[in-house]
Amino acid sequence: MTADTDTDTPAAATILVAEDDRAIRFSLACSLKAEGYRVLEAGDGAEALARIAADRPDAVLLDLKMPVKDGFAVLEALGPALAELPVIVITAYGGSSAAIEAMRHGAYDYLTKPFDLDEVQLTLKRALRQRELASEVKALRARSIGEPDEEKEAEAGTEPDLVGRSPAMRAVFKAIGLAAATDAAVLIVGESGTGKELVAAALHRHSNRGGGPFIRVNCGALPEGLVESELFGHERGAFTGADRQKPGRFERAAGGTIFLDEVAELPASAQAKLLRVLQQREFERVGGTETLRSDARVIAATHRDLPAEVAAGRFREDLFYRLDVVRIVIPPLRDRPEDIVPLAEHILRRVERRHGWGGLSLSPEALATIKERPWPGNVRQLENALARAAIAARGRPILPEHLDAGGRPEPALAAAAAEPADDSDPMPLRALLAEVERAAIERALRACHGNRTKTAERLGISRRQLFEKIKEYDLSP
Ligand SMILES: Nc1ncnc2c1ncn2[C@@H]1O[C@H](COP(=O)(O)OP(=O)(O)OP(=O)(O)O)[C@@H](O)[C@H]1O
Repeated sequence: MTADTDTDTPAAATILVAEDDRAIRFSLACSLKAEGYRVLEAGDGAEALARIAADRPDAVLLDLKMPVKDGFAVLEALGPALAELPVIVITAYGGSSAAIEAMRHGAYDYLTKPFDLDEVQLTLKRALRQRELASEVKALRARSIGEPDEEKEAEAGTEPDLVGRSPAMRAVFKAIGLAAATDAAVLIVGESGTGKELVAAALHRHSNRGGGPFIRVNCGALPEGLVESELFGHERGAFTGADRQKPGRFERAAGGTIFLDEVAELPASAQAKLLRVLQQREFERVGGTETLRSDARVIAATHRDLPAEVAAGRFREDLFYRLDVVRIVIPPLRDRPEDIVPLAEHILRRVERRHGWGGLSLSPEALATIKERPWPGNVRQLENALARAAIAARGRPILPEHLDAGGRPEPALAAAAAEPADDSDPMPLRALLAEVERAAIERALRACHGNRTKTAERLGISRRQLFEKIKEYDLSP
């Protein structure tokens, strides 16, 4: 070993620990000192800013929830200075919003509580290395700092959080935060039910288009003859039945985001038109001559291997490259077993909220079972299994056999409905009815191959009612 910079710990580095919880601050400070760092401490956000200005630390560990000024306010106040000062944010364990927002505000990385001190050390080392590199690059280029970030604070926290503690999901949260700060096209790749739509929605919400529309198009569910008119709109008389002009989804997504789900299913002619929108931002309505411009941000998703689709000649290569500017890969649930338990907890709380229920829980045996299963249908399958198990368990802790009610819901529902309720076990009638309704709609949609007009007829409800139910029960294909 030669100079300091070659050792594992850049020994002279000064680290600011900004954390209001004394115990955590103390343990962090001790562990950092033991590694040879110089440590500064701050108990709130204002003090943190003052110490940064006065003592110029090399890196900051920043708790998000602090009195006087919280972590976001500190990140905002630092603004462009974050290009040279790595800030590692500490968030409470749980959802993704805080992590995504922290990354969007320019944090270098984030750690969730309860954190592991080794993880802190590793992240810090990486941050300090990157800082060194950044200052070398800066010295080489001798360029000035960029324009201040004028993005508005996005409204976070109203929509469901993305749950995940696995390294893979943490990487996804980071990628969302980074992509949210740009307008680049994003391609989300993952098996069915892994959360691609949720990721797209989070990306939109955290971007500076969060106040604009988020328009989802399921490219696989649109009949081939209607794809172009759905995406780009049509003029009156463009085809039989086009009795008035209709704006397409690109027009409706103005100022916001268009999410092209199952993009690999787009027919060739629509692929060509989409390419033009991505290249030139221009398109025409079907049957129209006026050229319209679109400023919508494009996020696409697929469960297919898109390069293989390109190789097979089914997907345009030039379009693939236009969509694949930023790629976010969501691994299947079986490859991130650490996420199963937090997801199950999150899903049970959601089932409780949805049905006005309380106290749902998993027995230790059921917990072991869900951890073991491969969940080929990913989070959606876990969600369905738990929703049905909750009904079948009728207020008692969920047992493994309740989970097996998940394959076909009807018998479990029938059993749950037939069994007399006792006093300690109140009948979840609303939930039961909702589940029966959901199963009936799902069955009818399947029988009608997704055709909503036929499904509505078969169920004896209006198309509008059907749309509302599909939305309520998240049944869109
Ligand atoms: N990380 C997560 N945290 C919380 N809920 C999740 C997560 N991932 C998926 N879900 C839930 O699982 C269900 C399926 O997610 P979503 O519809 O986003 O998947 P998808 O990948 O778009 O599926 P498909 O390819 O079939 O359209 C949704 O109800 C969603 O809320």
